[in-house]
Amino acid sequence: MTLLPRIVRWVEKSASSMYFHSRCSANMSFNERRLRVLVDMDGVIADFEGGFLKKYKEKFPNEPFISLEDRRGFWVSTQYGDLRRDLCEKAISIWESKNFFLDLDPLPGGVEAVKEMSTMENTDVFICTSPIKHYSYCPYEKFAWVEKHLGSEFLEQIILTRDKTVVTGDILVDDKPDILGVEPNPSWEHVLFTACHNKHLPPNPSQRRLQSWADDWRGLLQSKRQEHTSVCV
Ligand SMILES: Cc1cn([C@H]2C[C@H](O)[C@@H](COP(=O)(O)O)O2)c(=O)[nH]c1=O
Ligand SMILES: [Mg+2]
Repeated sequence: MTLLPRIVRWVEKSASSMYFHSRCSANMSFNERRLRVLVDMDGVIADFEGGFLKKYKEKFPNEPFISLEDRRGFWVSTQYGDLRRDLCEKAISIWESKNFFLDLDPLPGGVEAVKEMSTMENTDVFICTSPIKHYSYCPYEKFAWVEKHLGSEFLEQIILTRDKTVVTGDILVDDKPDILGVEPNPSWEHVLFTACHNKHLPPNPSQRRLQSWADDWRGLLQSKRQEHTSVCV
């Protein structure tokens, strides 16, 4: 390497190191590290299960159904398929239909919580959601839902991904018990959001839960923030 690029790199490194130390020593609590919260959509802020059951009963009034009380396991399609083989396809036809995702009702307190956390100091909130592979309506409707319920400014905050493990964040609030993908060690802590399909799972001491948006989500964010703070004091 010639001398000039090496000097430039040295100056850049020194400058960023001085900036880091000045922030640290000027404010010993070092609360400036921003907290990045990823909030899932279906089953966390949008009522996928309720919306599914309503439309399924309307479309197939003479077929058996599974009440929300009896839901077990993340995949609706699997439980319907276990009930009777052809019901798997019938279930899938519901969320592949136009307006399914757009018509979902917000889950109680979810929209308010997301709006409030987005106003918190040093906090970035993203809606992190997986679209279905049948893409005719779902991706569009997820954006439209966010605009309708959270406002157009939240369109900047949407992450659509089939693999949440590659997304960087501090916390992921999600109702899916096992979130797997190509990254074996995701950066986020998965906080399990209680839903009809996961509430019967045995308590897992290594996984925190939010029972609902009436639960202490502010305390959860605060405890995560303190994990950061302790790194630099
Ligand atoms: C229950 C269930 C869901 N899906 C689809 C519907 C959504 O697009 C995703 C779940 O997204 P999230 O970001 O993890 O909330 O999965 C499905 O294809 N089959 C099902 O049974
Ligand atoms: Mg979900």
